[in-house]
Amino acid sequence: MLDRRLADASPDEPPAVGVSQAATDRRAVGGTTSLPIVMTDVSYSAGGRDLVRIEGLRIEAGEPTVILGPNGAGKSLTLRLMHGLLETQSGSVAYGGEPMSAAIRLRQAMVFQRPVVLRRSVAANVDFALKACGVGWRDRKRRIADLLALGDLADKARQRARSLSGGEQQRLALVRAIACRPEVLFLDEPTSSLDPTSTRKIEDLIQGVVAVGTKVVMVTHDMGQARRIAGDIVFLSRGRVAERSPADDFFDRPASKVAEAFLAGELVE
Ligand SMILES: Nc1ncnc2c1ncn2[C@@H]1O[C@H](COP(=O)(O)OP(=O)(O)OP(=O)(O)O)[C@@H](O)[C@H]1O
Repeated sequence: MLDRRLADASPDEPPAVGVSQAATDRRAVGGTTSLPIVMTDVSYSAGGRDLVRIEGLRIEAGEPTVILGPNGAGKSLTLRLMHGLLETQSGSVAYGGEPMSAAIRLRQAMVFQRPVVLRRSVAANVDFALKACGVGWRDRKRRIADLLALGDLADKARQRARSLSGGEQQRLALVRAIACRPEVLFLDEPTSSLDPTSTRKIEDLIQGVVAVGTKVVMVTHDMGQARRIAGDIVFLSRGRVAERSPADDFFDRPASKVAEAFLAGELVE
């Protein structure tokens, strides 16, 4: 049911806007694709510190990629570099073999740890996204209803978005981000401050997005969540990729000492 509603709610016709104002319009961008995303010799430093240094990292279509690692390992920076929110200081990020462009940007969306909602009603938040991506007024009403139902927010359509609970705001941010089915959805700790029930609702939404073919790249500290969602794991330590493995391998027999220690609950950097 969720899959069908997602497919209905994420048309292949007009475009959408995500929380980062990224949008998707499959017609407008023609054959352009965001995938694979390939980071080559990417580095980022600030305050005289070398924060991220990624020699090579390839993100393919398919099951979600989850980025794990201790606090300060560079997970959020890496996600932002991958999404093009941060410019690399050296090296390159390619999307389907091409550099970042307006067309590529239209195919990606991102949801942040702290939900970003506009100072207007819940329905108007979704409407804003749909309008910005060119959905005609005839379709918007139906699409808003579909998306709010997906986010379990149908009864809150007229409520001010900023009066929603944290979990509800995050669901609103997520349905807005997927309004027009981005090819790639970046999620930066989307459930970090949510209780198990809200976390479950967000995970159901994520699974629905995955089921309709969106590539999810997610940062989380929740190991249970990583096990439930990940197809593969990128484990970062001190701004470097310490390990890249299928999720089952990573959790059952991590290849690196640092990941093994991390999974054992030891303090690692
Ligand atoms: N603009 C900046 N200037 C200086 N240092 C920065 C800047 N942005 C990030 N950092 C530092 O870079 C490191 C990596 O930050 P990042 O947010 O990517 O870590 P993270 O792995 O996501 O951590 P956490 O799990 O705690 O969220 C941290 O030590 C952080 O303080």
